Amino acid sequence: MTFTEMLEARWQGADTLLCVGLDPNPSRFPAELADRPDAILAFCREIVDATADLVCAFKPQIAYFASCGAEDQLEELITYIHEKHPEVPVILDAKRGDIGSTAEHYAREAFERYKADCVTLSPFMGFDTIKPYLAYEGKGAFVLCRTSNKGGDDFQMLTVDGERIFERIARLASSEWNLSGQLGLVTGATYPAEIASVRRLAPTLPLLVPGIGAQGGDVEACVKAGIDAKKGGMVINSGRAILYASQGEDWREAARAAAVATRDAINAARR
Ligand SMILES: O=C(O)c1cc(=O)[nH]c(=O)n1[C@@H]1O[C@H](COP(=O)(O)O)[C@@H](O)[C@H]1O
Repeated sequence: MTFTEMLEARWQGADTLLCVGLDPNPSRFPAELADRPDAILAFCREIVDATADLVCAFKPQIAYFASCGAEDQLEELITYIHEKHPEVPVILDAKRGDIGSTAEHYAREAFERYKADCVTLSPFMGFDTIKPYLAYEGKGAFVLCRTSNKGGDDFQMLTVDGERIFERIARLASSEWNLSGQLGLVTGATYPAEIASVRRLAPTLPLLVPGIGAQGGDVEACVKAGIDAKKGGMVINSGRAILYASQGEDWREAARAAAVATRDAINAARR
């Protein structure tokens, strides 16, 4: 199955648009994991098992692993997800962007080393930096469009030739850049009006929407703005609010309860 087909099956078959962001921060882990050399892998595996039936995707953020020298644990985690929960796609959040010859290696890293189903990319350097990822048939790529952070205003909201930069990105990603239907767009939950603009320009593209939970985005507003004609089309990410719902002995149950509540709030707005 392609990445897009996997998402479709989760949106409709499993009735969920929730993505759990795997951003493991050892300083926030429960005490029981403190002395384990494989704490990052152990923590993420437990979170994955506690939430897999509730999600349309998992999104590990590579920096949380690389900053601890734990790339091997990231590899093992993705292998584990594919083996234990093969129906749930993995989005490697790496936000890569570099000249084509280097991008070929980033693409190999994401799809061959880590075996991710999808990757996040920055479009700042232009289409020739996106193209190498499209050589991987069936894989997906989410292109940053209107990000959730305040500083996104610095460039993304500038008007050039009558349209804002994020609108240009949305238009290109849904037309001439989307050579084989592998692209999606990242639009932060903190800016629902811009999610609506992106949806108008890209009616059928999957949208990766981070910024609910810890960043305070409004679930109902972002779902209403971004839902597609089939009441799907969104991968709504929450990381910290689920991962660290409790640091006590009940951390697995608390993470699951937070994920259930988030999925249900999304579905209530989706109907
Ligand atoms: O590409 C992303 O995932 C991303 C884009 C964006 O605009 N804003 C954003 O927060 N993210 C990522 O989404 C996650 C948000 O995590 P929480 O704020 O803990 O839910 C982090 O891994 C960020 O790196």
